[in-house]
Amino acid sequence: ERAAEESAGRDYVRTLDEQTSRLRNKKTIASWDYETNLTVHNEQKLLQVSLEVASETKEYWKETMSYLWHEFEDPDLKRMFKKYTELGTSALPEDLNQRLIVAINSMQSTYAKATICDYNNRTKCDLHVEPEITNIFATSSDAEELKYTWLEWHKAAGAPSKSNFTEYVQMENEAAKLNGYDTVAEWWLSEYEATDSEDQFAALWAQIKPLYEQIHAYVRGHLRVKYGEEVVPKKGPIPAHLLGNIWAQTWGNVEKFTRPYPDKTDIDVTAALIAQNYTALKMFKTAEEFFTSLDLSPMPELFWERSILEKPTDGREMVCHASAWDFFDGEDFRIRQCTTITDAFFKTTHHEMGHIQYYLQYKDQPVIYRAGANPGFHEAVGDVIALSVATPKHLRVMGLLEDGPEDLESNINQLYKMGLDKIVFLPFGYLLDLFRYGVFRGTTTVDDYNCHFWQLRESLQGVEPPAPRSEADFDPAAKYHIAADVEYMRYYISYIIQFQFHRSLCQLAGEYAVGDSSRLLSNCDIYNSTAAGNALGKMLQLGSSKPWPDAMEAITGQRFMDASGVLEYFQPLYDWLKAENERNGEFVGWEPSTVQFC
Ligand SMILES: C=C(C[SeH])C(=O)N1CCC[C@H]1C(=O)O
Ligand SMILES: [Zn+2]
Repeated sequence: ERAAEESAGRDYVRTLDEQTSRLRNKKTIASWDYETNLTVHNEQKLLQVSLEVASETKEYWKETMSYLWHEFEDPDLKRMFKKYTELGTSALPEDLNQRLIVAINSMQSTYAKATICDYNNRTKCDLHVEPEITNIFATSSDAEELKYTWLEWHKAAGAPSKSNFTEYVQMENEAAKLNGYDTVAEWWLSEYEATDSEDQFAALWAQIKPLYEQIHAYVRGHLRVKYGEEVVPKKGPIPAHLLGNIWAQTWGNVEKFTRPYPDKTDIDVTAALIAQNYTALKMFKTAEEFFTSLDLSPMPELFWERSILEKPTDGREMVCHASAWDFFDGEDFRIRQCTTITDAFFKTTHHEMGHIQYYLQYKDQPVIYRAGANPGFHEAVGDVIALSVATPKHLRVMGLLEDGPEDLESNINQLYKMGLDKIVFLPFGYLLDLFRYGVFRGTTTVDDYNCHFWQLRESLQGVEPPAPRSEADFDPAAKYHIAADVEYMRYYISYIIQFQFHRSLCQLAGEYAVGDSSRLLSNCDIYNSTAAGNALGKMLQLGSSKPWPDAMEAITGQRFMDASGVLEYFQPLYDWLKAENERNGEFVGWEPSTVQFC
């Protein structure tokens, strides 16, 4: 009897997989059409398709629930059934699901359409976050211009979404309960398939914090020199508008005036890309060639036909935030990116193509397994490749950097530049969902959203707002992922595990060996290593068919996430920063902010 039920279950799940592929494809097309052209028509179409797909999905779910899958012998069939019993937001009654979809679409639209007036020309009021505001934060050293731009963006993109965010929290929490979770926080954490994920995340931060405090102290010291003690106090948090990024999440744009050894060769990839007439297409083709050098898959023809690699100039409003899309039909994979020719976008191009590579590698898995081993894995793939691309050795191979010394000073400069991207990001990557966990769990109420957000920014990141904030502001929604309902802990995890992956792939490529100072982890380039590529490809092919420790073990031999990769990679920089901060008498850490935000 049980065997018969199990074989019936196997046949059923095959049919369910075909239906799920069809439904997800339909939904993804409607989402793509809306996000790449934010018209009322496309929004209504997305709402209609979303509700149709939700109701069909619920019908299948009822049938799925009728199977006694807990008794099945086949662990793989059980895993598929377990995933299929998670109905998601389709569990909501149609009217509540409609309210949820409308709230999210409204926040997305507010964010994408938000514009501000130019500081130097108040009649020019068509500045979006991409590319105009991003460029201002990359190039301006005018503290007043940066402060104005920061305040205007947060007013235009954040505050208007406060009520929609509250509606979203209520609806999403209702869906969580219907899926058997206390709140959305536990639902999001379930993606990491462990009973102690929050403790694991906290333990990783404890490992990283000393390294972060050193780079924070060093950067604050240099910003104090540049902007003066009044603007950048010796022991306080760093004002968020001076760090080269509208969210202060990475600080690469302050590298040029804070680097340890200013007279050393400048690794300014942006200038080289422009000088060599790189186009968006050429950046993507260059990234593709790295993947194929590893014996991984090229981009399909359809990818080049259907992707949007530059901001359209037909005046349409669209979501510019870079993203990679799986249309769940095994053929259609796209990137949407408003590329500009910068070092940052060269990295993002590899990041997005890493998602597509993952889609390609697991496209023959059942649809239910077409996901990352955990969300952090999906964000790490492209970044692992970019770690090799960013080495002076590889930049020289590409002709983007002229020859120069391989001495300690150059290595410290290179590690510092990478640290402003990777070390700096970690507290931000961690705190964004610490904030949202608090909101979903009700420990942060609608009356203290902004206060709690800035308390986390101050305590974890050592950053403060450029001016007083109140609950009339809603600064979290000025960040894309909050407005778009995209979980964020995935990036924090990615920025840690990508160094574990990098270390193992470098060993496979013969580019690194423990303790061999002639082959530093930070100088490893896995380019052309089919040994590394095959190991990576095998892990990617698993998708989410196995618990992530199995996927982690497939590459690293370890079954746990730890920051040892990050710490080993940046050890020389950590030693240098500690000595430098002591030499300069810099205060390490920060005292509470004197800016009013609660
Ligand atoms: C590039 C993407 C699309 Se998945 C992104 O959102 N990232 C990549 C780095 C962190 C995060 C961000 O921009 O906040
Ligand atoms: Zn990503």
